[in-house]
Amino acid sequence: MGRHAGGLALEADRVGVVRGGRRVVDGVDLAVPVGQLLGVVGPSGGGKSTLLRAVVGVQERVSGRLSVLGRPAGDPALRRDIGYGPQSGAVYQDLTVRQNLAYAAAAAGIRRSGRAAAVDRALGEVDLGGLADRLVASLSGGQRSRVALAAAVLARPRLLVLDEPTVGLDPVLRRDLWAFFRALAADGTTLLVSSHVMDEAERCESLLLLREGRVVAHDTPEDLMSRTGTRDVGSAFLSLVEPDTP
Ligand SMILES: Nc1ncnc2c1ncn2[C@@H]1O[C@H](COP(=O)(O)OP(=O)(O)OP(=O)(O)O)[C@@H](O)[C@H]1O
Repeated sequence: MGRHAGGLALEADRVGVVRGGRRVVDGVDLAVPVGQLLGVVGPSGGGKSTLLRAVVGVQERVSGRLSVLGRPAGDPALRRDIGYGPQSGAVYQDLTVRQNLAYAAAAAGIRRSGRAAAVDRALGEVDLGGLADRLVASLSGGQRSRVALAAAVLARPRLLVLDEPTVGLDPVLRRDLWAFFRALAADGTTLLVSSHVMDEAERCESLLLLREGRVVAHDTPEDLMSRTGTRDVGSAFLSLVEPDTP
């Protein structure tokens, strides 16, 4: 059930983005209900990161109507309602993991008295408890991306926008993180999660397939498979993105 009018966390109406003089997102229509875990998939360069950036409100030259939690994307009032984990992971190299998260907790408006508990919870959720006092500069790429993920989820935003949060992680961690994303969705958080890994995508309630900036499909994994006559999402994906034969 929606927690706000209409029950939609996200509504896109003919959304387009021009980058480097090219239209890299084009005519995207989308409706995402509150509490949905939406996987955003598609070939490299298809516009996934750009669309996520538009939702977060950090992308320039967005056209069309894009409404996030009932407000126009980029509205300053949304800042604390959205957790964003960008692809490059925005964390400070010269701070420890815990210092980074304490900073993120303060920036997210968590009261001083609640910050340590929120940081500890997030450390456990991304399985970084053992590295809390290490400098981020000394971590592996996968560990660093988990610091960014912990920073995004820490304040329990209503909308989580995660750009390839599981890149560089082993299968066990990936499985655990997807279980965590599903648990957040079950609690009413809306999640947009981009991924290249198709067996991960299969775990989403709904998938958005983008190619060359356009929506190729927006469906449940089951419907995608039955529509394409395939048995796994990877094959469905291939049959949908393969260029049409003339
Ligand atoms: N800063 C930029 N300036 C100009 N064009 C850009 C910029 N960043 C991305 N693009 C272009 O925009 C298009 C969409 O890129 P985007 O990063 O959104 O794709 P993606 O689906 O997230 O790709 P990937 O899976 O490789 O991360 C691509 O053609 C890319 O070359």
